[in-house]
Amino acid sequence: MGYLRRASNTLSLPKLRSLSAINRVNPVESRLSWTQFGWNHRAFCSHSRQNSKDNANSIDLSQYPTERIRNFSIIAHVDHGKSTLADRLLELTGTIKRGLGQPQYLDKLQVERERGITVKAQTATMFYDHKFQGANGIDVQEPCRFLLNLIDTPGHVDFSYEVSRSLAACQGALLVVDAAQGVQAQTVANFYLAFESNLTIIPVINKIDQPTADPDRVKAQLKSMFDLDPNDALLTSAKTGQGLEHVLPAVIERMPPPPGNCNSPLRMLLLDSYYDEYKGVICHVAVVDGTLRKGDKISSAATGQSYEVLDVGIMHPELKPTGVLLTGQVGYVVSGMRSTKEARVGDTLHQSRSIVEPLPGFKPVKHMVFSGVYPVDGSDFEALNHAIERLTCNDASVSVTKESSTALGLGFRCGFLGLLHMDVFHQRLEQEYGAHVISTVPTVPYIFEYSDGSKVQVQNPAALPSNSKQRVTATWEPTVIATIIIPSEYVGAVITLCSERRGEQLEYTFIDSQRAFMKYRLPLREIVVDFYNELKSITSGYASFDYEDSEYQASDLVKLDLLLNGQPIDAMAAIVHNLKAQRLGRDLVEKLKKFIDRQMFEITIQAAIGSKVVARETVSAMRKNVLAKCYGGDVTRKRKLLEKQKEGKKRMKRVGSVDIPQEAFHEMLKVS
Ligand SMILES: Nc1nc2c(ncn2[C@@H]2O[C@H](COP(=O)(O)OP(=O)(O)OP(=O)(O)O)[C@@H](O)[C@H]2O)c(=O)[nH]1
Repeated sequence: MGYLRRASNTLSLPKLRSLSAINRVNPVESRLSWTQFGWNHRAFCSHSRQNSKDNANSIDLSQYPTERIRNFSIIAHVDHGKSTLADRLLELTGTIKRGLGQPQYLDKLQVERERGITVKAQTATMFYDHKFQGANGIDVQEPCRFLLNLIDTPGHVDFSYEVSRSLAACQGALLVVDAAQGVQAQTVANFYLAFESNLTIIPVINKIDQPTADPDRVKAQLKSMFDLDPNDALLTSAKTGQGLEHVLPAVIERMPPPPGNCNSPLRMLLLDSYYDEYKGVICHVAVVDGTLRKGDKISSAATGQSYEVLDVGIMHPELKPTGVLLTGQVGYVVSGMRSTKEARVGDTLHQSRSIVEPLPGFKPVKHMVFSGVYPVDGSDFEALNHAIERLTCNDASVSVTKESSTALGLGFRCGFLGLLHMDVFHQRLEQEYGAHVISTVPTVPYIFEYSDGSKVQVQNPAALPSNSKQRVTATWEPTVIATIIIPSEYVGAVITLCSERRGEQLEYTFIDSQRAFMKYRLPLREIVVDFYNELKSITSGYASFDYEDSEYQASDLVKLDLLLNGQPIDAMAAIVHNLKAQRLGRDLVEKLKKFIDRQMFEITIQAAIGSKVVARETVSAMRKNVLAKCYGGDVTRKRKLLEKQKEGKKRMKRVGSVDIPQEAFHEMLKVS
């Protein structure tokens, strides 16, 4: 791609100096020096001078021992400017060549660009010539070229699993905070993810160009909430470029190089994988110990399977073969893996002939939301199967099992990390694979205990027998710990919302004179549908919200069925709290009525808990004959109308003798 520039095109030093002349280097940056990293800079720099010219076609990674590598992530609340900052750093180092106003380079997916969010973490390798400075601001040595691996991460709560995976490959993180909005809920969540991973955290107060920017207030928040030294904060505008010249020097001087032993046998952590039409499975890896070379035989610690390394290189930012990856480096590997199922994220890859201690890996993915995914047209099942297989190759965090429904035919039950993740998955199925799907009401994984002492996790309400209430002895539902940050004037409204949603307040403090910080335990089900939208609307858009999963709590749950002329619509069944069942039943029945066309016979729509009907509506009968509209016996017109009617019918789903339009399934998702 045109963005790709050679490694030698790093920003020239004169330009860097002139930038820093405009905005003098932050004094804290020079406080830490290279000596803290304990490496022999003189020997290292003469080595660097000899070899520092990466020629146009190949990059010699042997010039970058761990001391000259920094692996860092950019973490932040949604929209605080991570991707914009990442792009500016890529431009600053000559890794990409682009003007302002273009789509973000690292947000590559169509869904990311349309929604303006990052859903997939992206890694890019940059090269940067750095001059260490003495306390008086004078350069103390020749520039040294560093290899920097930058990982841009998603901000939305649903993708925090991506963030925690990315952090495993890093030693430091830039914690970006919007200078006007200050610390928000995901700033808190991401800070703790980085803190618990023992990363060096550099606060970056971004968007200082905004008229409402108040960096001093943000500094005070960083101090009071995270005990971060206000003097350590960098002030930037990723939009105008102001302050950006301080970012990479701070990364190099304050963050430690990757640990690891280049003389130990190879161990690398599998960070991510995706499927490429031409190359097959491409794995992103971080080499923790040893060296990986093209032609090596490697094995997976998880499966024991062996592969030959066909290609190896770095993301610069496109794939750039280097033939080798050394200790501390992050890059890609193409081996003979046929499916991404073989590439288990968190797995340790090692030389086939050596025995190594596997790396800790990652926590298993926890699916928060489940929903059925069915083809709009039943005959497209195989095509949908293929599309889902392909997409899950690039998004291994979705779980998929086959299921069938009387209303919708053959389909899949998919587990997602959250509602946005589910939405993004559907959008990608449609955009990238042309699949048209109907999804069923999202549900969370409940636990039901039966009188014989057996416990089952219920991911599909339809799978629960309707008359099972007698046999159920106890039920549990998953909960989350939610963090909410709001301007103080909205505290009352938020407390009301959370108690309506069966929340229990755990913490209520103030970040500063204007902002309140609240923690609630909430049933996961209560936040799955529409909680965030409602929270935004009662706080005029000012609330920020994040959650982490917590334990199960005992609950009084029942299965709510929707019936058409006495026949249950399995795809619309829901598990709900007993106290809310009646109201929800009424809402669902009213909503469904709007979608059912009057037919030649009367249709009853009911909501029922077991055999007890809790809501009922009727669609009265009418005579409808499409052909009656045709006068004059025009045969072609008649035929055309019949064809049109047949096409329409194909898209309807039949329960008993009643047709339900597919939009009904979509719309029912919006009722909580
Ligand atoms: N005024 C101003 N706007 C900025 C600055 N940096 C980013 N933006 C804008 O803020 C919006 C969000 O920026 P992104 O870089 O997409 O934010 P993000 O944190 O990557 O967002 P997610 O990936 O969704 O978490 C975009 O419209 C940017 O143009 C800045 O320094 N100043």
